[in-house]
Amino acid sequence: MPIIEVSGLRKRYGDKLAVDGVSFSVERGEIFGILGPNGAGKTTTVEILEGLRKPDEGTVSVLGLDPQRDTAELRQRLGVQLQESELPEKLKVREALDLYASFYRNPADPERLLADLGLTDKRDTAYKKLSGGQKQRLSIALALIGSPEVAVLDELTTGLDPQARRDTWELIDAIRASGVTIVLVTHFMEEAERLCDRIAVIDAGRVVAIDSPAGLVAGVDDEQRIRFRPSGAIEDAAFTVLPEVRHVDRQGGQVVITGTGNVLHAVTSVLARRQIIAGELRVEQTTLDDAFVALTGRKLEDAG
Ligand SMILES: Nc1ncnc2c1ncn2[C@@H]1O[C@H](COP(=O)(O)OP(=O)(O)OP(=O)(O)O)[C@@H](O)[C@H]1O
Repeated sequence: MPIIEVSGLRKRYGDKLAVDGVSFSVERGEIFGILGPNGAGKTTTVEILEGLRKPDEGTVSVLGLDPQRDTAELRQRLGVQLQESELPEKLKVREALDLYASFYRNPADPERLLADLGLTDKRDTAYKKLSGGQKQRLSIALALIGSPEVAVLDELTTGLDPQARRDTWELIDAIRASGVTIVLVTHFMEEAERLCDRIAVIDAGRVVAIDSPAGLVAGVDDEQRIRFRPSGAIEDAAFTVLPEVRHVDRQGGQVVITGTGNVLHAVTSVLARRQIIAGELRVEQTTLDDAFVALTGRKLEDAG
């Protein structure tokens, strides 16, 4: 039985349809990603799950509760990550945890959370003195202080440097291992690929695909990209006549060929016949980025 079920969700702001018929379900124990460009409707969708916004249409069930009707009960069992700078500047780390712990009937042990999140030596530090990564770890700690069954993490690593981002990813793995179901809102492809069991790709208020990262990639056709630096001159037509080849491009001294099926064998056979060596040969597989382009017709970073 899914822990979250969303069906036919619609939400309009004035004449802007922000969420346009979104449906998905989340299983207990998984990390479920909601991936999409800015303005796709991700935040609106999770705010509806949290009971913060009322949908115009559709049904939502979280832990068997109706977020609009059972808001108080849901708040006890659902952890939500605060957006940055929603805490008073002078509040100390441990004080923030104690304050939030007081809202819950079954709070986690604050010292244990501080230790798990690497914040023990910051327990008496004021919020404003924390680094970006530390603030963000505190916001995760606050999302977990009520011992929630489900945690919603929105733009988890936005603004963090690559190392802090990787540290955070390890942390999320550990949180999932402790049995918390996680809904992760992100517009970072790499983050979605690294962490999520399944991803709903959202574009312009609609779910365009739901699958595992590998499933999304496999859903795109089996196009491959081959790059090499030929040791001698060879014309594009030598490749474009091959049935496996779709497209030939030149980038500096490199030839870039896209194609399907056994395109690598076809291309290297042509080169061998001409006694041309393919220097710096690389074959690029389809990535989640490519899958996103195939699903939405644009690149994630250009979208929105
Ligand atoms: N309170 C609001 N009033 C009017 N329009 C809104 C409101 N909140 C969001 N929108 C609009 O609804 C659309 C979806 O916004 P939403 O914040 O859900 O998207 P998002 O995918 O979370 O994007 P982001 O990553 O930028 O937060 C956007 O076009 C946004 O401008």
